[in-house]
Amino acid sequence: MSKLLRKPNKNESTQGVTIVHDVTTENSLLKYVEFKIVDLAPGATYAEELAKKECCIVALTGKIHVTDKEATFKNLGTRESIFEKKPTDSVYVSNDRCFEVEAVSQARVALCYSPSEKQLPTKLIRASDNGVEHRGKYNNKRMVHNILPDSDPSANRLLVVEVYTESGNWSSYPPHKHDQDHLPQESLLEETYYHEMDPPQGFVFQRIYTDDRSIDETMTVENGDVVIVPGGYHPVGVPEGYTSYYLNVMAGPTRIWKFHNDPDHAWILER
Ligand SMILES: O=C[C@H](O)[C@@H](O)[C@H](O)CC(=O)O
Repeated sequence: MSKLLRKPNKNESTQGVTIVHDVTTENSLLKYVEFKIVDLAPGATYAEELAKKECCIVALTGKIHVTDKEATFKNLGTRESIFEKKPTDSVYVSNDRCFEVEAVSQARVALCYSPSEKQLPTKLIRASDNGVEHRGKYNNKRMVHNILPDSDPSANRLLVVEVYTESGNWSSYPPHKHDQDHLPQESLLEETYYHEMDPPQGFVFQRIYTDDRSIDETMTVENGDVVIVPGGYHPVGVPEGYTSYYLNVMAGPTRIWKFHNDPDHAWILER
């Protein structure tokens, strides 16, 4: 199996707290992005000290309380299923702070991390703060919820978006990459994808490839999988009948999303 594909690996760390994914700079090719998926039973709590990292806590499903021991945000989360297709609540917590998540109901939480040195204020990112974008046409249509876009100065390095791609459509397409620290032409952003499918037995194909094909992996990605994108183009194709969801975390030396389309396929945008 590709080193870029991670299947769910459930590990009950404490009573009612199950770590489903734990992508770190130690166990992956990434330097700027770390990522966790945590399932919490009602009443269970998950806490962390952040040191020199910032974290965006995304209430994927269920209701949670979040505190950084100074501010407390109660009853966050807007959906029981990701496929209700509405934005959700998130909280940004900066470096040298701690946080605690308490589940009000059964909850799944995404923890999105990147290195951070300059402490910024903790920020509640309400569902209503998410910019909603409808991108593309023909069979390249997708809906994007911008949770922490580069236009929002609340974070030092983190970029967080979630993307819905309907049956028979492609997203992260035409293929683009952001793996060169070469602004203004292109920014270097590592990326993770956390995928879900509706109905859940579905799959998508995701190809990760570079111009020189030193990386060229096409993966069958299933519900709950994580794909790691250290670099290269990263298109996603969704089979007929299924809806794809993915949560993207991006981070790199500069917090700008400046991508470069694969010239072989950029003509798609001219139709
Ligand atoms: O680089 C960003 C990721 O590939 C996705 O967020 C992608 O941009 C979503 C899309 O517009 O298809």
